[in-house]
Amino acid sequence: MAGAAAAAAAAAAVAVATAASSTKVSASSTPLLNSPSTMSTNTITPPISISMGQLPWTADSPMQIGFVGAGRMAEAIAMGIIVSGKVEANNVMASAPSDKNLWHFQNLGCKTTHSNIEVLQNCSIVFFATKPHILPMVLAEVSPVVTRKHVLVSVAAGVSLHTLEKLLPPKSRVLRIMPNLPCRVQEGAVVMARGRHAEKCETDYLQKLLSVCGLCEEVPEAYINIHTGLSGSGVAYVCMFSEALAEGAIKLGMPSGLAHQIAAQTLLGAAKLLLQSGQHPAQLRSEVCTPGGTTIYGLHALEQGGLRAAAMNAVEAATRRAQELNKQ
Ligand SMILES: NC(=O)C1=CN([C@@H]2O[C@H](COP(=O)(O)OP(=O)(O)OC[C@H]3O[C@@H](n4cnc5c(N)ncnc54)[C@H](O)[C@@H]3O)[C@@H](O)[C@H]2O)C=CC1
Ligand SMILES: O=C(O)[C@@H]1CCC=N1
Repeated sequence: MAGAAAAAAAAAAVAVATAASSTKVSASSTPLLNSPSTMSTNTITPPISISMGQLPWTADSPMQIGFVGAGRMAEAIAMGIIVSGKVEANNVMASAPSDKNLWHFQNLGCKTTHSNIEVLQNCSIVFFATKPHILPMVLAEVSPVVTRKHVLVSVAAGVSLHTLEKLLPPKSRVLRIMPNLPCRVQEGAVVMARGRHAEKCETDYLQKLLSVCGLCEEVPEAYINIHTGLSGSGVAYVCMFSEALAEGAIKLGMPSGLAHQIAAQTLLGAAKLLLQSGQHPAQLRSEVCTPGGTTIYGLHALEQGGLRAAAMNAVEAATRRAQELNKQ
């Protein structure tokens, strides 16, 4: 409901701002398509140092990274760390019950298996990336082979550190992260919190590893569900907004491919401006807004459509849902 209102408001805003522009200036050509790519500027860096603190890895015996669950989020993290050059693909192993998802990992050059136990037996750091409701079953299955050498990282929405620790052997080293799908292109936003038996060197290591996937911060656990509502799920809200912007333009006659490309580039450009300038969004917004010009007409349409309340409600609803998932 909230998303639909926001989408309708976005489409309406394009139509209104376009109508305003057509009364003031003639339509321009499409220079955006010729602008240089503004995709990730991350550069390839040397393989990650693995001789940290008390972690049991040495330069001679590279750390093996495992994924239990080989779906979209696991693949996104694996892509992020492998494509960055930080981790070699043959040091990564993924498991899933069927071949359906494993071919993504095989294409990356990773080892794959149908056995979750085999991942634990071969890897020191293991990401658990199954759906939350499957996780208790998976943790019960692997618990007999979990040792103190393992660093166990849950990606599951909602599942608290307390729950994870209850489901694993005593004193297991557990961390909880919430990533988002843009980790796949090294523009993710990841937060992490550590359990009672994980130490600072483990969060430092994980932060170093995952920072190639984008922003990566250690936070109090209470922020993890909020981050889920804001960013884990937020990627979908932004896609809906992008779709709605494009549909506003399509309604007015722009070809679909061009409209979607421009809408996505507009989001990317605005995000980059926000991050690089450090300005408050309201400040940047006001720089776009000419008095009596097009933008204020579009913004008025968005306000009438309840975009701001819809977006706030979306973050809150998804956060509450993450909280509920822990109780199921
Ligand atoms: N998709 C997203 O954007 C995000 C997802 N997450 C979290 O990541 C986790 C995975 O989500 P997705 O990748 O979207 O799901 P998905 O459905 O794409 O992947 C789940 C994977 O788990 C595997 N699986 C199922 N049963 C299993 C078992 N018994 N043992 C081992 N693997 C098993 C499936 O075969 C599949 O490969 C979820 O807990 C979700 O909350 C977190 C942030 C963002
Ligand atoms: O929708 C979900 O439950 C997962 C968690 C955040 C993004 N996708």
